Amino acid sequence: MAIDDGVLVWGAGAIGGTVGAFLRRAGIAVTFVDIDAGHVAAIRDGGLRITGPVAEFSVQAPAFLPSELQGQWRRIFLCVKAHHTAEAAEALRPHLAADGLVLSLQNGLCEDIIAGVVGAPRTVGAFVNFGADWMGPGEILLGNRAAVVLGEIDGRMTPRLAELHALLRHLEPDAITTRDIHSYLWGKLGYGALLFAQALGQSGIADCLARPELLPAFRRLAGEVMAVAAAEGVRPRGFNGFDPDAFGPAATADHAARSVAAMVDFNRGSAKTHSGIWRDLAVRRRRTEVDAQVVPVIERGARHGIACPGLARLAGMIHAIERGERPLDDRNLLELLP
Ligand SMILES: NC(=O)C1=CN([C@@H]2O[C@H](COP(=O)(O)OP(=O)(O)OC[C@H]3O[C@@H](n4cnc5c(N)ncnc54)[C@H](OP(=O)(O)O)[C@@H]3O)[C@@H](O)[C@H]2O)C=CC1
Ligand SMILES: CC(C)(CO)C(=O)C(=O)O
Repeated sequence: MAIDDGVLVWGAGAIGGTVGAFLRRAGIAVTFVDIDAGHVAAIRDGGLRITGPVAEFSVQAPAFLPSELQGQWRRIFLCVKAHHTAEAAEALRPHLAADGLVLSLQNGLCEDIIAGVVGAPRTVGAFVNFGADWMGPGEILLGNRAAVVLGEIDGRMTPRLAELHALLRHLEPDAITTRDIHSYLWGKLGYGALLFAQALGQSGIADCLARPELLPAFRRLAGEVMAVAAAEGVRPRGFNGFDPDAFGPAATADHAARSVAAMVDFNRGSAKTHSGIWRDLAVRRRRTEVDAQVVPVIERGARHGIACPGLARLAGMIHAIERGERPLDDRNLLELLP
């Protein structure tokens, strides 16, 4: 079977669509796969459009439903929500060359799941913090520029990592590589806990983080993630205002407040006002990634004897909203106070 040396983007939504469009604009052969038939048809018929303050352009690229796809690729970028990782990894496996790789462009600890399906040697990790929204079939809003970090899961600096880095720099010129991708993924889990809290209400990310009465809740949530990360032997890294040390056991309230203020400043500059989690609940009306991002931290904490009551409360409230038993309301966040 002929092997395609371009990039297969599996999950052409906010993140996959953005990355794929920038690579396509740079002349890379990009193929999109998505389970949303309307989105696939729109890309086929009219191309994929990027809007927003960072860039406005359209690209033409082949797009397929998983059942229609034929061929094998050396590079597959997996960009589905974390809870769809296992099924997507199974579906893409026949299309991955024996010497190919799957790059996870996701939140959560998806690299472990992917490695379980395609093998650790064919898995590469990434952390992305730019904000993008799927607006409708064939259209994605890119809200801002932000940290992009790539790393082999075993920390080696390899030629294929350098190639991926060069590709991702078509989207984010300041993208970097790391020997410790897990430190960024856990940092994002800490920040992500604050984004799940934002999704309980109606205020956007910046306005939510700017509520001074919620600082103890933010310290509690991010602090629990940092404690579990430490028990896992990971030292989380900071990015775009999130300072993991500000939520460590010895951190003062002032230190945390400075990091929260920096996150407020950063998010004020984004045209993506609300988290993807909030969009899942309020706009897309579907389940969130809570079981793939918050619950695994609680479970890992329990294995280390670390209780995470704030995260447990948060997960319970997100579940209640998913079931339609609790409305989105800014007052929900007060229940996260210690
Ligand atoms: N959006 C953002 O700003 C950011 C997102 N992330 C992370 O990136 C990851 C992707 O999120 P995002 O791009 O926002 O999500 P989206 O829902 O916008 O995109 C995912 C796309 O994949 C499709 N899909 C679902 N299952 C499969 C499957 N088995 N095979 C092929 N396609 C599938 C979805 O279809 P359908 O909608 O029908 O399910 C959707 O079109 C998540 O882990 C998220 O947390 C990280 C940083 C920022
Ligand atoms: C808010 C954002 C874009 C991180 O900055 C995110 O990760 C999300 O929406 O889930």
